[in-house]
Amino acid sequence: MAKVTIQMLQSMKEKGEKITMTTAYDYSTAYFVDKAGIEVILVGDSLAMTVLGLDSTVSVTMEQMIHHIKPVVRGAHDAMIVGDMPFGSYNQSPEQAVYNATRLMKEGGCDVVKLEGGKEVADKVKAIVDGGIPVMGHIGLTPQTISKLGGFKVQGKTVDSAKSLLEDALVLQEAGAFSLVIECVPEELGKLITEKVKIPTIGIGAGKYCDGQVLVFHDMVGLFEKFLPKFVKRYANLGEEVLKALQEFKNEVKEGKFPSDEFVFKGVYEEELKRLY
Ligand SMILES: Nc1nc(=O)c2c([nH]1)NC[C@@H]1CN(c3ccc(C(=O)N[C@@H](CCC(=O)O)C(=O)O)cc3)CN21
Ligand SMILES: CC(C)C(=O)C(=O)O
Ligand SMILES: [Mg+2]
Repeated sequence: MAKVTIQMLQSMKEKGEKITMTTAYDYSTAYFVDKAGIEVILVGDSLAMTVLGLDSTVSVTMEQMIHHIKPVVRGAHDAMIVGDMPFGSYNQSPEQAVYNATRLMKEGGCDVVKLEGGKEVADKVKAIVDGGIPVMGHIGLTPQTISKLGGFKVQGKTVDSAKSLLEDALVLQEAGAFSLVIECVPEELGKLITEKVKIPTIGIGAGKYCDGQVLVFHDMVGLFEKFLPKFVKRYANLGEEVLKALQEFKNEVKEGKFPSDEFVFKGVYEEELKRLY
């Protein structure tokens, strides 16, 4: 695979080839996600939950995002790297949005940025794109505004809210977004938005008709147990595997089985050493 570009993702939509994206927050995870041929890696602000143990993404800072984007860039060869803009880094003004998107790209090294919201962020999206940085939109359940939404709930369940989300998608496309994440909406709405916009949609809990799918790495491999959204499929149970390995290590050390001979360096001077006692 060659380096994934926004043009490649656009042509995948046009050909009906599905796009895949997962999160990664460190070098070794990015290495494996890239090796698997996943096209897009999101350094998500979900690192609040998966890496930092917080209950929401709201307090994540620019410094924390840059800190995690850097090793992901080192671990990935071909995948497109998306830097998630943290809450408060783009809401104030188009100038603030351009400033912080530029920091994620220059200091972190990501290829593109993502930010949450619809019509209310269109001016920020346009400013960042005009500044030379591609933007992925993110609509539906927008975890950074959880206080307004009243919880991690499915969005667009009424006709009015569905209509408003479709308008958001069209406005973001018009503002220059190259792709859209659609989170936690009924499948029919994921389908409608995907058909109405020309840019690729990447769904999480938005059904099978989106142009691509994204999952949080820790969720899909079973390394996160605090909550399990309905849309998460566990493709591995690494949590169980890791727990087994740790318990075995502990037991073997306690029983004196580890380290056995094969894991030990032996000197040739045993007899001489004995004389030192
Ligand atoms: N580990 C992890 N996975 C994620 O998918 C994720 C994060 N963290 N952090 C940021 C946001 C928060 N997300 C969430 C969190 C919980 C639900 C959830 O439990 N939703 C209910 C919907 C209830 C309803 O409205 O019917 C569910 O049952 O799926 C959804 C998305 C998605 N993002
Ligand atoms: C859930 C995805 C889309 C995200 O924004 C994140 O992981 O931060
Ligand atoms: Mg996010």
